[in-house]
Amino acid sequence: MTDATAARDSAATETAPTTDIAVVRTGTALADTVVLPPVPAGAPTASGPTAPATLEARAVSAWFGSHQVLERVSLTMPAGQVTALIGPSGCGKSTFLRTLNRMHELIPSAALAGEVLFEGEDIYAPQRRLTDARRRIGMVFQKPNPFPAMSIYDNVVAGLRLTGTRVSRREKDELVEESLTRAGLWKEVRDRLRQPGGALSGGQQQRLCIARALAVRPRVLLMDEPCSALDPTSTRRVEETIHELAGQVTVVIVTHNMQQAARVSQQCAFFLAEQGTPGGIVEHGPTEHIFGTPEDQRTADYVAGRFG
Ligand SMILES: Nc1ncnc2c1ncn2[C@@H]1O[C@H](COP(=O)(O)OP(=O)(O)OP(=O)(O)O)[C@@H](O)[C@H]1O
Repeated sequence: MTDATAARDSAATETAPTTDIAVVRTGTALADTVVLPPVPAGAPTASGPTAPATLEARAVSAWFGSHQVLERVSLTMPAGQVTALIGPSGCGKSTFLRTLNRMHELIPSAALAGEVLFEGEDIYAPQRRLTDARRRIGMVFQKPNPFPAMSIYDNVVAGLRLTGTRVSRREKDELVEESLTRAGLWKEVRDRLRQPGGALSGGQQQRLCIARALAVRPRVLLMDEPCSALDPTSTRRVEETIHELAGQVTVVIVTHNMQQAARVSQQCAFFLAEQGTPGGIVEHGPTEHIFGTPEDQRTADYVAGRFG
Protein backbone atom coordinates (compact mmCIF):
# COMPACT_ATOMS: atom_id res chain seq x y z
CA MET A 1 0.00 0.00 0.00
CA THR A 2 1.35 3.44 -0.89
CA ASP A 3 1.48 6.41 1.48
CA ALA A 4 -1.26 8.12 -0.48
CA THR A 5 -3.52 5.08 -0.33
CA ALA A 6 -2.81 4.62 3.33
CA ALA A 7 -3.63 8.27 4.00
CA ARG A 8 -6.92 8.01 2.18
CA ASP A 9 -7.89 4.80 3.92
CA SER A 10 -6.95 6.11 7.31
CA ALA A 11 -9.10 9.17 6.69
CA ALA A 12 -11.97 6.76 6.17
CA THR A 13 -11.47 5.08 9.50
CA GLU A 14 -10.47 8.06 11.62
CA THR A 15 -14.03 8.89 12.58
CA ALA A 16 -14.20 9.07 16.34
CA PRO A 17 -17.79 8.99 17.59
CA THR A 18 -18.56 11.35 20.43
CA THR A 19 -22.12 10.61 21.54
CA ASP A 20 -23.97 10.43 18.23
CA ILE A 21 -21.71 12.89 16.41
CA ALA A 22 -18.77 11.58 14.44
CA VAL A 23 -16.02 14.17 14.59
CA VAL A 24 -14.03 13.76 11.43
CA ARG A 25 -10.31 14.30 11.37
CA THR A 26 -8.86 14.85 7.96
CA GLY A 27 -5.48 15.10 6.42
CA THR A 28 -6.32 14.51 2.79
CA ALA A 29 -6.70 16.95 -0.06
CA LEU A 30 -9.67 17.13 -2.40
CA ALA A 31 -9.65 14.39 -4.99
CA ASP A 32 -8.71 16.72 -7.81
CA THR A 33 -5.59 18.04 -6.16
CA VAL A 34 -4.01 14.76 -5.05
CA VAL A 35 -1.03 13.17 -6.70
CA LEU A 36 -2.40 10.10 -8.43
CA PRO A 37 -1.38 6.98 -6.53
CA PRO A 38 -0.56 3.73 -8.33
CA VAL A 39 -3.47 1.30 -8.27
CA PRO A 40 -2.69 -1.49 -5.80
CA ALA A 41 -2.76 -5.14 -6.84
CA GLY A 42 -6.05 -6.76 -5.90
CA ALA A 43 -7.97 -3.50 -6.30
CA PRO A 44 -11.51 -3.66 -7.66
CA THR A 45 -11.89 -3.62 -11.42
CA ALA A 46 -14.07 -1.41 -13.58
CA SER A 47 -15.31 -4.26 -15.73
CA GLY A 48 -18.78 -5.74 -15.65
CA PRO A 49 -22.20 -4.17 -15.80
CA THR A 50 -23.40 -1.95 -13.00
CA ALA A 51 -26.94 -1.12 -12.00
CA PRO A 52 -28.09 2.14 -10.46
CA ALA A 53 -28.32 2.03 -6.68
CA THR A 54 -30.76 3.47 -4.17
CA LEU A 55 -29.27 5.98 -1.75
CA GLU A 56 -31.08 6.79 1.49
CA ALA A 57 -30.10 9.56 3.90
CA ARG A 58 -31.41 9.00 7.41
CA ALA A 59 -31.46 11.84 9.92
CA VAL A 60 -28.31 13.45 8.52
CA SER A 61 -27.07 16.43 10.53
CA ALA A 62 -23.93 18.35 9.65
CA TRP A 63 -21.71 20.94 11.30
CA PHE A 64 -18.78 23.17 10.48
CA GLY A 65 -17.21 23.65 13.91
CA SER A 66 -20.08 24.66 16.19
CA HIS A 67 -22.19 25.91 13.27
CA GLN A 68 -24.91 23.37 12.52
CA VAL A 69 -25.95 23.60 8.87
CA LEU A 70 -28.22 20.53 8.50
CA GLU A 71 -30.74 19.13 10.98
CA ARG A 72 -31.84 15.47 10.66
CA VAL A 73 -32.34 15.41 6.90
CA SER A 74 -33.90 12.21 5.55
CA LEU A 75 -34.36 11.52 1.86
CA THR A 76 -34.55 8.46 -0.36
CA MET A 77 -32.98 8.86 -3.79
CA PRO A 78 -34.45 6.01 -5.84
CA ALA A 79 -32.31 3.89 -8.13
CA GLY A 80 -32.12 5.11 -11.71
CA GLN A 81 -33.95 8.37 -11.03
CA VAL A 82 -32.75 11.97 -11.09
CA THR A 83 -33.33 13.73 -7.76
CA ALA A 84 -32.95 17.54 -7.76
CA LEU A 85 -32.03 19.42 -4.57
CA ILE A 86 -33.39 22.95 -4.73
CA GLY A 87 -33.55 25.86 -2.27
CA PRO A 88 -32.10 29.28 -1.53
CA SER A 89 -28.40 29.94 -1.16
CA GLY A 90 -26.85 28.74 2.09
CA CYS A 91 -29.56 26.25 3.09
CA GLY A 92 -27.16 23.31 3.00
CA LYS A 93 -27.79 21.62 -0.36
CA SER A 94 -24.11 21.27 -1.27
CA THR A 95 -23.23 20.17 2.24
CA PHE A 96 -25.94 17.51 2.07
CA LEU A 97 -24.62 16.37 -1.32
CA ARG A 98 -21.10 16.07 0.10
CA THR A 99 -22.33 13.87 2.94
CA LEU A 100 -23.62 11.39 0.36
CA ASN A 101 -20.13 10.24 -0.72
CA ARG A 102 -18.08 11.24 2.33
CA MET A 103 -16.68 14.41 0.79
CA HIS A 104 -17.94 16.38 3.80
CA GLU A 105 -15.36 14.79 6.05
CA LEU A 106 -12.52 16.22 3.94
CA ILE A 107 -13.32 19.70 5.22
CA PRO A 108 -11.45 20.62 8.41
CA SER A 109 -13.86 21.13 11.34
CA ALA A 110 -16.63 19.20 9.58
CA ALA A 111 -18.78 16.87 11.67
CA LEU A 112 -21.70 14.62 10.85
CA ALA A 113 -24.44 12.54 12.44
CA GLY A 114 -26.89 10.15 10.84
CA GLU A 115 -26.62 7.45 8.21
CA VAL A 116 -26.30 7.28 4.44
CA LEU A 117 -27.47 3.91 3.18
CA PHE A 118 -26.17 2.69 -0.17
CA GLU A 119 -28.38 -0.23 -1.13
CA GLY A 120 -29.26 -0.55 2.56
CA GLU A 121 -25.70 -0.38 3.95
CA ASP A 122 -24.35 2.63 5.80
CA ILE A 123 -21.35 4.12 3.96
CA TYR A 124 -20.17 5.52 7.32
CA ALA A 125 -20.13 2.13 9.09
CA PRO A 126 -16.67 1.55 10.67
CA GLN A 127 -15.85 -1.35 8.35
CA ARG A 128 -16.68 0.69 5.22
CA ARG A 129 -13.76 2.16 3.30
CA LEU A 130 -13.71 5.69 2.02
CA THR A 131 -12.52 4.51 -1.39
CA ASP A 132 -15.54 2.21 -1.76
CA ALA A 133 -17.91 5.11 -1.25
CA ARG A 134 -16.03 7.28 -3.75
CA ARG A 135 -15.95 4.55 -6.38
CA ARG A 136 -19.64 3.75 -6.14
CA ILE A 137 -20.78 7.31 -5.69
CA GLY A 138 -19.10 9.67 -8.15
CA MET A 139 -19.16 13.44 -8.13
CA VAL A 140 -19.11 16.28 -10.64
CA PHE A 141 -18.41 19.80 -9.38
CA GLN A 142 -19.69 23.26 -10.17
CA LYS A 143 -16.59 24.36 -12.08
CA PRO A 144 -15.20 21.97 -14.66
CA ASN A 145 -11.94 20.72 -13.15
CA PRO A 146 -10.11 18.46 -15.61
CA PHE A 147 -6.35 18.13 -15.19
CA PRO A 148 -5.56 20.84 -17.76
CA ALA A 149 -2.17 19.60 -18.96
CA MET A 150 -3.21 15.94 -19.05
CA SER A 151 -4.57 14.49 -22.30
CA ILE A 152 -8.29 13.94 -22.79
CA TYR A 153 -7.63 10.18 -22.72
CA ASP A 154 -5.63 10.33 -19.51
CA ASN A 155 -8.19 12.60 -17.86
CA VAL A 156 -10.83 9.90 -18.32
CA VAL A 157 -8.52 7.19 -17.03
CA ALA A 158 -7.49 9.37 -14.06
CA GLY A 159 -10.85 8.62 -12.48
CA LEU A 160 -9.81 4.98 -12.17
CA ARG A 161 -6.55 5.79 -10.44
CA LEU A 162 -8.11 8.29 -8.07
CA THR A 163 -10.48 5.64 -6.79
CA GLY A 164 -7.97 2.78 -6.87
CA THR A 165 -9.79 0.88 -9.64
CA ARG A 166 -7.78 -1.60 -11.70
CA VAL A 167 -8.25 -1.97 -15.43
CA SER A 168 -6.24 -3.85 -18.04
CA ARG A 169 -4.50 -1.99 -20.86
CA ARG A 170 -6.86 -3.64 -23.35
CA GLU A 171 -9.95 -2.50 -21.45
CA LYS A 172 -8.74 1.08 -21.14
CA ASP A 173 -9.43 2.07 -24.75
CA GLU A 174 -12.92 0.58 -24.55
CA LEU A 175 -13.62 2.31 -21.28
CA VAL A 176 -12.43 5.68 -22.55
CA GLU A 177 -14.70 5.42 -25.58
CA GLU A 178 -17.62 4.16 -23.51
CA SER A 179 -17.25 6.89 -20.87
CA LEU A 180 -16.86 9.70 -23.41
CA THR A 181 -19.87 8.35 -25.33
CA ARG A 182 -22.01 8.22 -22.18
CA ALA A 183 -20.92 11.77 -21.36
CA GLY A 184 -21.92 12.90 -24.87
CA LEU A 185 -18.39 13.93 -25.84
CA TRP A 186 -16.98 11.06 -27.91
CA LYS A 187 -17.88 12.38 -31.36
CA GLU A 188 -16.30 15.75 -30.60
CA VAL A 189 -12.98 14.45 -29.28
CA ARG A 190 -12.36 11.01 -30.79
CA ASP A 191 -9.79 12.43 -33.22
CA ARG A 192 -7.85 14.35 -30.58
CA LEU A 193 -7.71 12.13 -27.52
CA ARG A 194 -4.05 13.01 -26.95
CA GLN A 195 -4.67 16.76 -26.79
CA PRO A 196 -4.77 18.38 -23.35
CA GLY A 197 -8.08 18.47 -21.49
CA GLY A 198 -7.53 22.15 -20.79
CA ALA A 199 -7.83 22.94 -24.52
CA LEU A 200 -11.53 22.03 -24.57
CA SER A 201 -14.34 24.54 -24.18
CA GLY A 202 -15.93 24.96 -20.73
CA GLY A 203 -18.91 22.80 -21.65
CA GLN A 204 -16.69 20.11 -23.14
CA GLN A 205 -14.50 20.20 -20.03
CA GLN A 206 -17.54 19.60 -17.87
CA ARG A 207 -18.57 16.62 -20.02
CA LEU A 208 -14.97 15.38 -19.76
CA CYS A 209 -15.35 15.54 -15.97
CA ILE A 210 -18.59 13.57 -16.27
CA ALA A 211 -16.72 10.99 -18.40
CA ARG A 212 -13.96 10.81 -15.76
CA ALA A 213 -16.58 10.17 -13.08
CA LEU A 214 -18.36 7.57 -15.24
CA ALA A 215 -15.16 5.66 -16.05
CA VAL A 216 -15.26 3.94 -12.67
CA ARG A 217 -18.83 2.88 -13.40
CA PRO A 218 -20.37 4.51 -10.34
CA ARG A 219 -23.88 3.49 -9.39
CA VAL A 220 -24.72 6.99 -8.18
CA LEU A 221 -23.55 10.32 -9.65
CA LEU A 222 -23.68 13.49 -7.53
CA MET A 223 -23.69 16.78 -9.45
CA ASP A 224 -23.19 20.10 -7.67
CA GLU A 225 -24.59 22.84 -9.92
CA PRO A 226 -22.85 21.27 -12.92
CA CYS A 227 -24.09 23.91 -15.38
CA SER A 228 -23.69 27.11 -13.39
CA ALA A 229 -20.42 28.00 -15.16
CA LEU A 230 -21.73 27.05 -18.62
CA ASP A 231 -23.43 28.92 -21.46
CA PRO A 232 -27.01 27.95 -22.44
CA THR A 233 -25.92 25.64 -25.29
CA SER A 234 -23.45 23.76 -23.13
CA THR A 235 -26.04 23.64 -20.35
CA ARG A 236 -28.53 22.02 -22.69
CA ARG A 237 -25.90 19.49 -23.79
CA VAL A 238 -25.14 18.51 -20.17
CA GLU A 239 -28.87 18.21 -19.49
CA GLU A 240 -29.18 15.86 -22.45
CA THR A 241 -26.33 13.83 -20.98
CA ILE A 242 -28.18 13.64 -17.65
CA HIS A 243 -31.28 12.43 -19.51
CA GLU A 244 -29.26 9.74 -21.25
CA LEU A 245 -27.69 8.63 -17.96
CA ALA A 246 -31.02 8.34 -16.16
CA GLY A 247 -31.88 4.69 -15.74
CA GLN A 248 -28.20 3.68 -15.94
CA VAL A 249 -27.07 5.57 -12.87
CA THR A 250 -28.83 7.29 -9.98
CA VAL A 251 -28.31 11.06 -10.27
CA VAL A 252 -28.55 13.62 -7.44
CA ILE A 253 -28.18 17.19 -8.69
CA VAL A 254 -28.03 20.52 -6.86
CA THR A 255 -29.39 23.32 -9.01
CA HIS A 256 -30.52 26.92 -8.63
CA ASN A 257 -32.19 26.78 -12.00
CA MET A 258 -35.85 25.88 -11.52
CA GLN A 259 -36.37 25.16 -15.21
CA GLN A 260 -33.43 22.81 -15.10
CA ALA A 261 -34.83 21.00 -12.06
CA ALA A 262 -38.16 20.66 -13.84
CA ARG A 263 -36.51 19.47 -17.06
CA VAL A 264 -34.09 16.88 -15.71
CA SER A 265 -35.50 15.45 -12.48
CA GLN A 266 -38.20 12.97 -11.56
CA GLN A 267 -38.02 13.87 -7.86
CA CYS A 268 -37.34 17.17 -6.12
CA ALA A 269 -36.41 18.06 -2.55
CA PHE A 270 -36.87 21.65 -1.38
CA PHE A 271 -34.33 22.70 1.28
CA LEU A 272 -34.68 25.74 3.53
CA ALA A 273 -32.78 27.22 6.47
CA GLU A 274 -35.02 29.73 8.22
CA GLN A 275 -33.79 32.57 10.44
CA GLY A 276 -30.47 31.14 11.56
CA THR A 277 -31.77 27.60 11.99
CA PRO A 278 -30.02 24.64 10.33
CA GLY A 279 -31.19 23.60 6.87
CA GLY A 280 -33.75 20.88 6.35
CA ILE A 281 -36.16 19.56 3.76
CA VAL A 282 -39.50 21.37 3.71
CA GLU A 283 -41.05 19.12 1.10
CA HIS A 284 -40.04 16.48 -1.39
CA GLY A 285 -41.82 14.37 -3.95
CA PRO A 286 -42.37 13.89 -7.67
CA THR A 287 -41.11 16.94 -9.57
CA GLU A 288 -44.50 17.66 -11.17
CA HIS A 289 -46.08 17.84 -7.70
CA ILE A 290 -43.39 20.11 -6.27
CA PHE A 291 -43.77 22.51 -9.19
CA GLY A 292 -47.49 22.06 -9.89
CA THR A 293 -49.23 21.33 -6.60
CA PRO A 294 -46.82 21.89 -3.70
CA GLU A 295 -48.31 21.32 -0.26
CA ASP A 296 -46.25 23.87 1.65
CA GLN A 297 -46.70 27.58 0.96
CA ARG A 298 -42.92 28.14 1.27
CA THR A 299 -42.33 25.63 -1.53
CA ALA A 300 -44.95 27.34 -3.68
CA ASP A 301 -43.34 30.73 -3.06
CA TYR A 302 -39.86 29.44 -3.86
CA VAL A 303 -40.69 27.59 -7.08
CA ALA A 304 -42.68 30.63 -8.23
CA GLY A 305 -39.57 32.78 -7.70
CA ARG A 306 -41.10 34.87 -4.89
CA PHE A 307 -37.95 34.49 -2.75
CA GLY A 308 -34.45 33.02 -2.90
N1 LIG B 1 -16.17 24.74 4.20
C1 LIG B 1 -17.02 25.38 4.98
N2 LIG B 1 -16.65 25.86 6.17
C2 LIG B 1 -17.51 26.51 6.97
N3 LIG B 1 -18.81 26.72 6.67
C3 LIG B 1 -19.24 26.28 5.49
C4 LIG B 1 -18.38 25.58 4.59
N4 LIG B 1 -19.12 25.24 3.49
C5 LIG B 1 -20.36 25.72 3.70
N5 LIG B 1 -20.43 26.32 4.90
C6 LIG B 1 -21.64 26.94 5.48
O1 LIG B 1 -22.66 25.97 5.52
C7 LIG B 1 -23.92 26.54 5.18
C8 LIG B 1 -24.52 25.75 4.04
O2 LIG B 1 -23.70 25.94 2.89
P1 LIG B 1 -23.96 25.13 1.54
O3 LIG B 1 -22.90 25.52 0.59
O4 LIG B 1 -24.12 23.70 1.85
O5 LIG B 1 -25.37 25.71 1.10
P2 LIG B 1 -26.05 25.69 -0.32
O6 LIG B 1 -27.51 25.57 -0.10
O7 LIG B 1 -25.42 24.64 -1.18
O8 LIG B 1 -25.67 27.13 -0.87
P3 LIG B 1 -25.44 27.60 -2.37
O9 LIG B 1 -26.73 27.33 -3.08
O10 LIG B 1 -25.14 29.06 -2.25
O11 LIG B 1 -24.29 26.82 -2.93
C9 LIG B 1 -23.66 28.00 4.88
O12 LIG B 1 -23.96 28.75 6.03
C10 LIG B 1 -22.19 28.05 4.58
O13 LIG B 1 -21.64 29.29 4.91
